Amino acid sequence: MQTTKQAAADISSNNTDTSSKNNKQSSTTSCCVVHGPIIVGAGPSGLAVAATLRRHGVPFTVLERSDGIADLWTNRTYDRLRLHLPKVFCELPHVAFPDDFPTYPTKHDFLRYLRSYAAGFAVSPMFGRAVTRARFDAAAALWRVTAVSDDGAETEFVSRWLVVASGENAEVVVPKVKGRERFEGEVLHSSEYRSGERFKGKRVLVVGCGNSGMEMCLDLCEHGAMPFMSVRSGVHVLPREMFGSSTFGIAMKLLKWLPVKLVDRFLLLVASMVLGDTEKYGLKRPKLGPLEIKNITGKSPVLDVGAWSLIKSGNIKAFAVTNCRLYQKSSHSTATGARFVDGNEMAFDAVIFATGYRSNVPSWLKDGDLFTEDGKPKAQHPSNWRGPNGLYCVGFSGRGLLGAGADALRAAADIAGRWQEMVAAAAGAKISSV
Ligand SMILES: Cc1cc2nc3c(=O)[nH]c(=O)nc-3n(C[C@H](O)[C@H](O)[C@H](O)COP(=O)(O)OP(=O)(O)OC[C@H]3O[C@@H](n4cnc5c(N)ncnc54)[C@H](O)[C@@H]3O)c2cc1C
Ligand SMILES: NC(=O)C1=CN([C@@H]2O[C@H](COP(=O)(O)OP(=O)(O)OC[C@H]3O[C@@H](n4cnc5c(N)ncnc54)[C@H](OP(=O)(O)O)[C@@H]3O)[C@@H](O)[C@H]2O)C=CC1
Ligand SMILES: O=C(O)C(=O)Cc1c[nH]c2ccccc12
Repeated sequence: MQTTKQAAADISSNNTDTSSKNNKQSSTTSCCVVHGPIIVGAGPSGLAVAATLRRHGVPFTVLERSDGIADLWTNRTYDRLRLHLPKVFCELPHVAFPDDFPTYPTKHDFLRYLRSYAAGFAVSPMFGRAVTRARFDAAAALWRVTAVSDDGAETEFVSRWLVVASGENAEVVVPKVKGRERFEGEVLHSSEYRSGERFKGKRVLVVGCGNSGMEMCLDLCEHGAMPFMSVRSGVHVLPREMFGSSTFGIAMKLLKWLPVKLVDRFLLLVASMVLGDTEKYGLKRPKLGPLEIKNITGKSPVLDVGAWSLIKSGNIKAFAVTNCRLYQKSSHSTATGARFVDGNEMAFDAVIFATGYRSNVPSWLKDGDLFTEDGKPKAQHPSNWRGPNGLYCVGFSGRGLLGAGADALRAAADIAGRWQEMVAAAAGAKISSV
């Protein structure tokens, strides 16, 4: 793996202009004009677009804030995590998963695949480069992208094209809860949870009932802890498999022939036959169906990997109240817990926020009109991958790895077309000047 310094040196030596003479920022900011697009993020989306550009013969520069590829999967996920869609729906473009991988690869399998994918396409991101600002310089028709390295040094990377691949899950969402500062029990976000081992015998409040909240409750139970799951607006729980096939695979096949509302009705019918009435156990179903709500809001249905039977048996207690104040009984007592808006009070040793993630794009992308204030694309899939002035986004269609791969193919093909035009124009200019 290249060090940041080596990668920076390679880029400097490959490129046309590494001077800082046009740099209008602080004198400590160096400037680097790069060939080909700048890609922000070395997760699955960034790697997929880089690999596809490599196949088109287009050079690129990948800027990644962490010290390795796929930071989410490497550093921000729990131990027992597996892909919850079958592997055929999670492959990146051009490379299938190995035959000996299970249908639902573990996160370690997936990381092995990603490392080999990056190596196979010679993708060497510049690590420890957090992008803090990107703006379009209309006079020069160039993107100016500022990245800060771990030692605080700023570099401005300049290119005609910018690919946003920083992910829908770049930052954690943690609600403000009263009393948190006084609560002496452990408080963490699901991205910091690894396993239930150290919660053995403890009463744990899990806030949120998405795939993370549900699977952490299962994991806590399996490690002898007592999880309590608070549910805000409800969720669709679906069995991961139906009739011996994956629910996702069946849904994809049906969607080729039937409208989404009808497919949703079918999924909900089978779910009620297999799981029973989830509302009876504190898990209200949203009004919109599971696929429709995913399409419209991005909210994922829970694909059950075992938590549901523990909710039914009462080992995981789900309840539909969320607003609470955490408490520390008094200075003489170590009892900790939560007091809910309905007046109920419960003792908890720890609180885990499984309250999801958000994009960080609005904090650094200053132009382009491609994203909303929430950091989501303004346009609906599949028209959301390209903005004006050479701006692209990959992995923001709310369609997981499959959607990221499709975006990557489109963005890379479009950039390759423009790159070739530019190369041909430059060659023409050279010939005419001879
Ligand atoms: C727990 C969990 C499980 C999931 N399981 C599945 C699944 O089974 N199947 C599926 O299809 N999808 C799944 N997803 C959805 C997930 O979004 C994709 O799997 C995938 O990680 C998306 O890839 P990405 O590259 O778009 O984003 P990410 O994986 O988040 O990668 C983005 C990269 O950009 C970097 N970055 C962010 N901001 C900056 C910045 N300002 N400057 C520089 N670098 C930056 C990050 O460090 C990161 O490495 C899961 C998500 C989570 C949270
Ligand atoms: N491969 C796999 O098995 C896994 C995949 N994933 C994927 O990762 C992504 C993120 O999942 P996840 O981490 O579960 O996050 P989600 O965004 O899917 O779920 C967040 C949960 O927290 C609740 N919540 C958010 N804010 C608050 C608040 N202020 N007060 C109370 N409740 C709140 C939400 O409720 P509400 O609905 O009311 O907003 C929701 O129940 C999803 O795409 C998911 O499918 C996650 C884990 C495992
Ligand atoms: O893990 C996720 O939430 C994903 O984005 C994968 C995914 C894409 N489309 C879906 C439809 C139903 C369930 C999961 C997904």
